[in-house]
Amino acid sequence: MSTPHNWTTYTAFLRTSRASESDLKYFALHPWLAPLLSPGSPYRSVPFFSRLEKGENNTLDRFFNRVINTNDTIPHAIALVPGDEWLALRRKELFASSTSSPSSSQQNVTGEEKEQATTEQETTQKAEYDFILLTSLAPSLSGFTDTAHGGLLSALFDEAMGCCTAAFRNDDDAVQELFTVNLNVTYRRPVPLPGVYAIRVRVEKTEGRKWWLKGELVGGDGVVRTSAESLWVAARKGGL
Ligand SMILES: CCCCCCCC/C=C\CCCCCCCC(=O)SCCNC(=O)CCNC(=O)[C@H](O)C(C)(C)COP(=O)(O)OP(=O)(O)OC[C@H]1O[C@@H](n2cnc3c(N)ncnc32)[C@H](O)[C@@H]1OP(=O)(O)O
Repeated sequence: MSTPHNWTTYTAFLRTSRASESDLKYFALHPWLAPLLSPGSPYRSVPFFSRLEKGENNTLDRFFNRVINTNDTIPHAIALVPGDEWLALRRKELFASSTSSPSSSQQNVTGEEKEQATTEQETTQKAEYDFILLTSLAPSLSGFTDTAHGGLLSALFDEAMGCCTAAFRNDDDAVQELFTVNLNVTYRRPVPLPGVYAIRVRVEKTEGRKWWLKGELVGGDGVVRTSAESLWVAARKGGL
């Protein structure tokens, strides 16, 4: 077991963490990732939270931080997240008409605020996705020969989408924890192993406690090999 990561909230973790040099070096070897990793990218590289060791007595994320955190399963994974300003704009878009707004100050965006947001948008780096997972997939993740197991791909979408929703929750817990209630995965093309892939996800809309997300998995050839749609529901206030 590696040393447990010292984190308080997910938002604070995103703000203060940086992906490891070895992971960054590894992904930088793949030229198709350069636009995402270069200094001009709208994304910051952070560790993939689910991979972090949470401690011997904390069973959060064991599947991701132990079982598939090995050289012959997932040797490298990092997350790319948009900057704080972009996330703030996305919050306004997503929660303007929703009762699930992360904070009361983000409800009922006025015309004036919308105008201001548009101006901000022009000066803020546009991020097409709310969360991107870069991952290497090694040979022991196979179902069919040299091909990623479909269940593993579902798990990757689920986890990436979970991290994506977590970034929109505020530290004050105004939105309760979110759970996947439906995940619909479309396997369009095989995903060859070993390989390096990007899983890019986005919140499409929210309505009350319900959040809809979409995602795609692509490799260096840009072909969308797998896509997914999901519905997440925030726990009722006061717990499940
Ligand atoms: C210690 C600190 C930790 C901090 C962590 C920091 C950050 C972490 C960052 C990153 C990690 C995240 C990574 C996680 C990734 C993994 C996620 C998973 O795999 S989750 C496991 C699988 N999912 C479950 O086990 C849910 C099981 N389901 C439930 O427990 C319940 O369904 C629950 C609590 C989610 C909702 O139950 P209700 O009773 O509160 O709500 P109702 O009334 O049933 O539904 C609410 C609305 O949703 C619709 N709905 C519910 N299920 C639906 C479905 N399947 N299809 C369509 N609509 C559905 C309903 O029709 C209703 O809609 P109407 O309000 O009437 O409009």
